Amino acid sequence: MEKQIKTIGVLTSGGDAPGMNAAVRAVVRAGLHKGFRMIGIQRGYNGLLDGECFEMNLRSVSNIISAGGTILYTARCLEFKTKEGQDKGAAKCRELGIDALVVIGGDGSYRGARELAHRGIPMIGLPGTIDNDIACTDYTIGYDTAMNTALEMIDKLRDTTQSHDRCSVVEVMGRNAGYIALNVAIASGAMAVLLTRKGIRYAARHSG
Ligand SMILES: Nc1ncnc2c1ncn2[C@@H]1O[C@H](COP(=O)(O)OP(=O)(O)O)[C@@H](O)[C@H]1O
Ligand SMILES: O=P(O)(O)OC[C@H]1O[C@](O)(COP(=O)(O)O)[C@@H](O)[C@@H]1O
Repeated sequence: MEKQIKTIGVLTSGGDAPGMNAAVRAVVRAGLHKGFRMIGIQRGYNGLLDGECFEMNLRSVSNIISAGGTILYTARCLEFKTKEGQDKGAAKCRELGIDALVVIGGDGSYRGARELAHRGIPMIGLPGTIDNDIACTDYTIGYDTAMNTALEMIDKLRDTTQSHDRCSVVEVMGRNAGYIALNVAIASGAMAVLLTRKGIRYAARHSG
């Protein structure tokens, strides 16, 4: 017989993204509304391995809906990329009484979530990344804000560039994903855009 889920953990992991706090708030309030006990885990998978967690109530997520960053903090965790780290993570969930886990993060965080799911922990992923590089979702949480932020900066830079009759080269976030670079280049009327190999593949798949 399947174990009944009573307690749900939530964590944010990887690169921070605008909207992560709104997602945490939604998860916590929806979970409490459905009668679950909600546990916040701090600093991504590091916090899970270290048992850095606390019980969350309705007030734990007050006034965070419009705040950037994440109240749960985020981090990258090398140990969790190892089999030992993943075994430890699943064991920690059981030790902490966490029956299921919601992970808010990007593609790397999703890969970590998949490993926990393989170890019998029910998982839900919420796509929280400015990179927009999660399969089967059109827009990830934070992507739109990241593009608008980049465009706002480029609009200001344009004043200086034009006044000095110069050309500016702008580097945007995205690491291996090319969505921000490509779409910001189009929206700002850039003369050229340079993408990583992976970025080119993404762009080719998603341009009309
Ligand atoms: N292949 C993997 N297997 C297990 N855990 C992973 C894997 N890739 C990443 N992770 C975990 O997810 C964390 C965040 O991944 P990262 O790629 O840095 O950020 P993002 O989630 O924003 O893509 C990593 O620090 C690591 O703990
Ligand atoms: O400051 P750092 O650690 O290099 O992270 C920057 C990277 O983090 C991200 O927000 C997320 O990237 P990952 O998915 O690889 O973690 C990228 O857009 C950005 O290039």
